[in-house]
Amino acid sequence: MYRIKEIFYTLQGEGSHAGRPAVFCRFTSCNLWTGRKSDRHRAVCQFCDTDFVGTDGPGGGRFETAVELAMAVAEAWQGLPHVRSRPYVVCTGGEPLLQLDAPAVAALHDEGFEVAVETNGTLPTPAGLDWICVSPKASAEVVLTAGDDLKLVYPQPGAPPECFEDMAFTHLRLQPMDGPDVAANTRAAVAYCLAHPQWQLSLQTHKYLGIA
Ligand SMILES: C[S@@+](CC[C@H](N)C(=O)[O-])C[C@H]1O[C@@H](n2cnc3c(N)ncnc32)[C@H](O)[C@@H]1O
Ligand SMILES: Nc1nc2[nH]cc(C(=O)O)c2c(=O)[nH]1
Ligand code: SF4
Ligand SMILES: [Mg+2]
Repeated sequence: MYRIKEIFYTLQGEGSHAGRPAVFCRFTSCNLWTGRKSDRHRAVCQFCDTDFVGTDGPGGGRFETAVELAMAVAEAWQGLPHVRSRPYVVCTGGEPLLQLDAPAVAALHDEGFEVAVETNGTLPTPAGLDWICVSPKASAEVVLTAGDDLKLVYPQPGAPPECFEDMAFTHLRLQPMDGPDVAANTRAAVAYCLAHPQWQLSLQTHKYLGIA
């Protein structure tokens, strides 16, 4: 059974695929925070910008099988068929790797999707993923040391960018930490990229656009 907070169609806002139409499939629960505001100060990950509690969002629910989940994702896709684009699903959360398994990835492939994941990197991946974005969190050991995007929220005391440069990721991205200091964090991220051009800026463009 898969517990899903919400399923929605929008543009990928972040990382190397920013601007790409995608279905977002948001899994409930995370291993680094309960999702309750009252617990945030004792969470491993304290800056989360997302509500991933429950199954009550648009398109959310409990899906008994991988095929039922993949059908719900396929229903959310609104793109017209074209030889130049494959339907794209971003599995996120919460922490999707608590639930996303090889049968779910296979069922999404059977529906014609390219399958991406946004993960905190603390759990192993199922077979078959087409795109892996790891976003490390200070104080949480990264076990996924290879992938496509390494997208570091910046700044994070205890997780400087240098720690991740030798891992086997194709792209290194710095994403300013949203919150009360977002303007200063954005300036700091720009300055870091200018001085260390192996890193490129990732903005959360959906927040600027006012879309989901
Ligand atoms: C909500 S998380 C869900 C996926 C997974 N648990 C993870 O942390 O990568 C999705 C993305 O949002 C990023 N994110 C969460 N809170 C943020 C914040 N306050 N500012 C910038 N990025 C944030 C995460 O680092 C991650 O890249
Ligand atoms: N548009 C949009 N792009 C995103 N990229 C990663 C997201 C996430 O919450 O994982 C996200 C999101 O919530 N919305
Ligand atoms: S690991 Fe991801 S989902 Fe979990 S609390 Fe942190 S940002 Fe949110
Ligand atoms: Mg988000």
